[in-house]
Amino acid sequence: MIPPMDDYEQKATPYGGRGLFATKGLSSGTLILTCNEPYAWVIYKKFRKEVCAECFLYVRDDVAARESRRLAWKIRPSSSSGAIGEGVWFCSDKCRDDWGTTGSEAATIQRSIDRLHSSMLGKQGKRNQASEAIPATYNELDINARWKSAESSLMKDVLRSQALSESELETARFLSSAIIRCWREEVDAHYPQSPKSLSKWENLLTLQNNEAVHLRAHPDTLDTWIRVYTFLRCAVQAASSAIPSTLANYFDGSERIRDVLARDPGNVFGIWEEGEAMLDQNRDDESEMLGFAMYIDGSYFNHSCDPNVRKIRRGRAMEFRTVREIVVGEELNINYIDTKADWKSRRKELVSGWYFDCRCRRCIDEQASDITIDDGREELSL
Ligand SMILES: C[S@@+](CC[C@H](N)C(=O)[O-])C[C@H]1O[C@@H](n2cnc3c(N)ncnc32)[C@H](O)[C@@H]1O
Repeated sequence: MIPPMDDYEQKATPYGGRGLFATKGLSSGTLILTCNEPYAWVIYKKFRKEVCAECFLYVRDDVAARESRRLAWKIRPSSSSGAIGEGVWFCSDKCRDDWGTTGSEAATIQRSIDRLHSSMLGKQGKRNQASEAIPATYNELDINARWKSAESSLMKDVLRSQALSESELETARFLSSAIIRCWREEVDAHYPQSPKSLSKWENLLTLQNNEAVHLRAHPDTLDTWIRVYTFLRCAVQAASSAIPSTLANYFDGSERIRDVLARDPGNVFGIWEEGEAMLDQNRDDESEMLGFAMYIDGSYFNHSCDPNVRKIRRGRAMEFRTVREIVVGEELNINYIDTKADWKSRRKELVSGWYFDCRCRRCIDEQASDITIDDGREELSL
């Protein structure tokens, strides 16, 4: 395992919170960080049969599977894991065995989510009017009160409300993976075992909290978050006889869920298809997004429209490699978006999707030269 912070250090930037800076000169292609596994993740439902639940291998990225024209993985959990028929597939017996019983709580909750969702669809309920009361403006006290009252939501209210959308269901699955992981750390002092992962719940809490900035921009998201939480809480209650009671208790309060949601916007990575073509910078748009994941140690890289670090998914792991020579003291940046577009389009995408105005060198330079050209035109027309 590569110890993090060997080649770089975390420091405050003048423009965007903390960033990572090289502590020595680095040659192009240096592997500076490997996040062995995400803290929380979700593979989209439509890809469950095509992406191995343990190593995230996408069937279409596998040469042997491609040659044999295989379109889905066939291996299911073993009967001893108690998770037969729970919506998980594996690329190999080894992955199935590695997944073992640690995945069974996740699979049980996943099945309960699917069942509760089917019941809601069956009832064709109308959205609960009371839960639609959205604060017109951002008000922290109001928001706290809404989360508190959601903690006493009842199954009958959830069943009467409108079924969740596919993206809301994916958020529920993502949240359940984070809460299960947090529970596992607290009940098992040896978890996570090195070298599987370094990050813990306390590390997740150090990530930038984007709740206020997100809800100010999109106040209606609060309604969605609370609906997802009440739904997930009821799905876990419905599965309580099949999971440890200590785990079920983790979903009763809203605080941990809120902690994860506050860090979701701005700190998650897409789980993209990983073929050779995807190794080219800026090829994300041609790749299939199979789900999304939170890699805590990888979330301190700031964005640049001229990045010097590339992220590459290797199965469940995410690697970060320099793409050119880097001098000591230089900031290490990845790209959050496709950087081929002009600065105005990039700015629009970063402001609307990531809630920040990009202060990278390229944006500053391109913006300045556009303004200079505009000034010149004005002078000519006078
Ligand atoms: C994934 S976090 C990166 C780490 C973050 N700076 C921190 O202190 O936790 C993304 C956030 O960093 C800031 N950021 C990243 N790149 C930026 C850039 N090019 N210009 C301005 N702010 C940036 C924004 O606040 C953004 O929401």
